Amino acid sequence: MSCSLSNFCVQLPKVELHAHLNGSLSPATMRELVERKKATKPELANFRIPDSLEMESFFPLFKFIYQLTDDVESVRIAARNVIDEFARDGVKYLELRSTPRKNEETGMTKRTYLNAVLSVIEEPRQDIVVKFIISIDRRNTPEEAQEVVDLALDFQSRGIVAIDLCGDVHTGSFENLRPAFEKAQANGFPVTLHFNEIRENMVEAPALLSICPNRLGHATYLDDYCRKLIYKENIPIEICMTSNLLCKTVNTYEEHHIRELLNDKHPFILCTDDKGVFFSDLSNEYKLACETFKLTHEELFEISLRSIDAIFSDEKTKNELRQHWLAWKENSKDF
Ligand SMILES: CNc1ncnc2c1ncn2[C@@H]1O[C@H](COP(=O)(O)O)[C@@H](O)[C@H]1O
Ligand SMILES: [Zn+2]
Repeated sequence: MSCSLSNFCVQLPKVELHAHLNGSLSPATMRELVERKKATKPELANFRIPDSLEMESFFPLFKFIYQLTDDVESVRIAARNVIDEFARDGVKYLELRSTPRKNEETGMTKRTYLNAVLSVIEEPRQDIVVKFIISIDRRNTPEEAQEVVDLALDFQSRGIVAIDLCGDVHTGSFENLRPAFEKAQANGFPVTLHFNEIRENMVEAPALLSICPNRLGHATYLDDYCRKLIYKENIPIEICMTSNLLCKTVNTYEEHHIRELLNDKHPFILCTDDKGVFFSDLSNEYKLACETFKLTHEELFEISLRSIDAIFSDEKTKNELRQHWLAWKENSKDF
């Protein structure tokens, strides 16, 4: 049963809407990038992703990972491998997200970083449609956040579909970054926000909701106020079960807040967050949801099909994806 379920979850066409580029590097990609750096940074070869994480130990991991992607060619390799891996896992539409970063030693600028990722996204592919979400980090100053939005405007025609708020949940304040998000919205960009990933974030929830985000990441802790508003506005929630369990923001899969969303029929999208750091690809997230909540193949298909409603692309793209999904189901013997 479990083997055929794994296979079904890979074959099932899926959209991935919450994947951080640098958190998505597979062990093979990390090895490839370590190899490129071995002359200048041999110590990187000793780096391992730990089995056990906490929110406190999660964000510092990127100090190491960022040394692997500190030049534009490494960024290109990382992006290409991550896209290929999602495609092999049955992802047909991917919104990859990343925070533009500079490095003085290699001469990489935020602009050349972004250009590197977008140039890979633009490479022709038959099996997957790829778009890009540009991330503002909670640690950014208001000026840095504005710079991200200005970059988004400069590169808008090259597949940037939205702006994200991410980064260390214990730092920064949304109020500082609000003007940048408002400028992005004034220029037509939809917004997705990491939201109430830890309990301490709940104090700023009304501020985040006040800008009318188009999607929310995690939304782990919801008080009555938040739940009512999110349900009323029908804001889809990006759900990352493995990420939440490994970062210990939920205790068990059975207690995961997706249960309430399933009961209340509120739209959600199964996503990976950081498939490299958490060793879980999207088909595994579908398998986990299926096993935890005793879902049928039909229900898994419906979850995947309904996720298309939440993508940041036009109706034509949505309809093409829906046709593909329905044609796949017609030909599948697994229902
Ligand atoms: C586990 N939950 C999470 N919560 C908040 N932010 C997260 C995250 N997982 C990843 N990131 C954000 O994504 C960056 C890495 O990808 P990019 O360099 O942008 O491609 C991390 O540095 C962090 O800011
Ligand atoms: Zn995330």
